[in-house]
Amino acid sequence: MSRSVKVGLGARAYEVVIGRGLLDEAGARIAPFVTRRRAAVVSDETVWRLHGERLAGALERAGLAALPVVIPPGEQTKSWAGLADVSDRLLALELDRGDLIVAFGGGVVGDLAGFAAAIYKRGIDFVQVPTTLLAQVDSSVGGKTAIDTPQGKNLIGAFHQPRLVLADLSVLDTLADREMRAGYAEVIKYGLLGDFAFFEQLEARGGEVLAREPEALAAAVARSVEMKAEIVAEDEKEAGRRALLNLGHTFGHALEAETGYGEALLHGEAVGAGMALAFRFSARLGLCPAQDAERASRAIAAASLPTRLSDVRPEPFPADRLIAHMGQDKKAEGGRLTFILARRLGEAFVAKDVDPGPLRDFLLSEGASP
Ligand SMILES: NC(=O)c1ccc[n+]([C@@H]2O[C@H](COP(=O)([O-])OP(=O)(O)OC[C@H]3O[C@@H](n4cnc5c(N)ncnc54)[C@H](O)[C@@H]3O)[C@@H](O)[C@H]2O)c1
Ligand SMILES: O=C(O)C(=O)C[C@@H](O)[C@H](O)[C@H](O)COP(=O)(O)O
Ligand SMILES: [Zn+2]
Repeated sequence: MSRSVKVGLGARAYEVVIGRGLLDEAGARIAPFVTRRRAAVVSDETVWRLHGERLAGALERAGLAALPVVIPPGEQTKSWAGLADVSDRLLALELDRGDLIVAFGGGVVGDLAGFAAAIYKRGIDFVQVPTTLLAQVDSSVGGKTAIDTPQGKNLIGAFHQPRLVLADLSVLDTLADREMRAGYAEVIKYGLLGDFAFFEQLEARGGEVLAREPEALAAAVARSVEMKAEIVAEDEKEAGRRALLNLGHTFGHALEAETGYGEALLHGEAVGAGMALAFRFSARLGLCPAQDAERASRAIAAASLPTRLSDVRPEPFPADRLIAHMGQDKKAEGGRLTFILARRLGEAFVAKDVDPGPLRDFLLSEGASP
């Protein structure tokens, strides 16, 4: 059984289909979006080795040629060099606007292939086939595509919506536990930012989601996608409410930049720590009850995600370096910092013009070095 969530964007609306076994139906589901019967499948080596045959077979059964563009796994490929490599290989395939790109992998592949699709011949259609929990609940939906640069995370990119998202829950069977936990951070995010009842369900049944119990997993993915679809449909280009999806990311992206975008700290782990910090910062500013901040932290820690700077690494992060990274955040305006802060569990809000003084004091109180 599959469920479908619509991202209501008028002429660019699309469905996110969630269910087990969708990979085997991918050809029939994707074919209506390809006029020239060719699909370039951008994937990473791990995903392609584990699941490539299944996807390619399904595409071929529907009469589509599957042209693999396989890249090394890991955040490092979401870079200028990675973008050049993928673009060159798409050009070598002589892909044209009647063809399609399929982003088959986690958020790294989705963001990179999606950005390549946005700029290749000034824009070509693409479909997301997300294979990590994080990609299924978050990155495959909403059209944010980007690469990282030495200056910061996702600083070069474009909004480019997919034509379809196929989230096959069965591919998560092969995902490492650490990657499940990282993806789960973005799941808790939805509860924390806007749905207290969902947060309470995750407190009670989060372990079942992490253990991939089919019903709990399907329900958590579906609720996450519903929330993201609703927010994106209202504010596609982050003029306002969409920024709530950035809860934990101003802190999190700074930690990712400081740790060098890699295995040391996965994006979802950074978001886990970032959300705990955002709640404690809100409490310190008197905006949110301290017990809500503690409860948010407990729920994040229950998934063995970091909630403190010292959980990320033992040596202190220099406060001023973290604040400098935050200045590169896309929500910052004219050097003034914007944060997503909390009023309570299930209610986040956009706080513009956050004073760096109290922020620095807060980071020092959290163990950052002067
Ligand atoms: N565009 C957005 O809205 C958005 C939202 C959230 C995160 N992101 C981005 O997503 C990226 C993180 O994505 P991610 O956490 O999916 O990481 P990822 O794409 O690096 O995948 C994690 C690891 O899991 C492996 N993998 C993927 N699917 C697998 C499977 N089914 N079985 C076994 N191994 C599998 C990959 O090879 C990789 O080693 C970050 O760059 C982040 O900035 C983007
Ligand atoms: O879709 C969004 O909007 C999000 O903010 C989702 C985030 O989880 C994601 O990590 C996103 O890439 C961060 O956005 P950015 O604009 O800060 O790069
Ligand atoms: Zn994120």
